[in-house]
Amino acid sequence: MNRFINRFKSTPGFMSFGNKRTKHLLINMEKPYILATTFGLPVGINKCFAPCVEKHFNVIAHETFTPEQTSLAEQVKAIFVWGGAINVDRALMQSLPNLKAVINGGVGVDHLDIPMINSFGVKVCNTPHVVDNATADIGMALMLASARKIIEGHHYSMSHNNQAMPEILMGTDISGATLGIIGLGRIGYKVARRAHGFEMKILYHNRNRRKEEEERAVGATYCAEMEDLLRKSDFVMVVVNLSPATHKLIGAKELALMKPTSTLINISRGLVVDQDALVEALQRKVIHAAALDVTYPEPLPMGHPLAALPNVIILPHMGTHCFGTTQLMVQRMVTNALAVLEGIQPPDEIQM
Ligand SMILES: O=C(O)[C@H](O)CO
Repeated sequence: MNRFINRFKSTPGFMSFGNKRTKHLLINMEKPYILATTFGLPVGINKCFAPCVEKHFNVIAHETFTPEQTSLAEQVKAIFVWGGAINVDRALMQSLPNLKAVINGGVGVDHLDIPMINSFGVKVCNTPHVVDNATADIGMALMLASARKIIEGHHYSMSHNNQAMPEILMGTDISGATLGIIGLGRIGYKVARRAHGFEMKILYHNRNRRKEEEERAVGATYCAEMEDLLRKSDFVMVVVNLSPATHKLIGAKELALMKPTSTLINISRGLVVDQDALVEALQRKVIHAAALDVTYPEPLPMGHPLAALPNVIILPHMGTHCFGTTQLMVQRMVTNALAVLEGIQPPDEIQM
């Protein structure tokens, strides 16, 4: 325990401790403890994370925490988790007897076993709404960058090449092209609004529900069959949650239906697309290009065949990764955690 305390003595804002003589912690005993990933994260999230969270909680860094630190473990009331950064498994749950909430930064909770967590009497919350704009923006950015050869253009400029513009920089028009959105939920709808502004034709497919009001607002056409959307779209953007029903939703069969000139954009979860099938489709020019914010695993290992392909853009799952959005996510995490600890219904509890 002492070694653990010393580790944090010089970490401003995390835990400050008394001198050896008093041996008393100078942390605010009123504040509940949370376990959170902190040090491993890029400075951007730490900046957004620290002030807002520390106002209300004492933060125990997951990176240095072990369940054997039982007196500390007993104090943990909530876990703040970003993606799969903390493996919230049964063993961790068993080691935290006073845990009340697992709060996920982001909307996708496919990395959490919610029934198992709930079976410990622990609530799970996420941060919907606040991620919608930034995630839709990254979808548009990927589509535009791929269509208009932004990455290639940058490399060409940096090579100070004076030759005539090479063919590789010849892009595809966005205005007038057809965008097929698979999953017109909150984020999908934000994508549709942006695409409407870019004068695209919009198709969408939802497994569960046609959205007539949204359709009218952006002039979108519903495709009852996903296959119909795949056949007709120049750009296919995947915006569904990962669930057993959407696991490898886009495989060899679906890719074969797409136009040879089309581009697949994935801003949902890597596992919604069969990556081996995608590599093959790109190698055989079944489709023209892919632009991915998400892969499996993340990050992709060095030398992965996807990375070697032309016409592929891969981002490190950065859909929500901007200051304003991250700050809003963190505030929402705090709001949810405080509600659970105060015994009131949190705004974003995920009910199974
Ligand atoms: O799920 C989300 O909201 C984003 O992918 C961030 O994890």
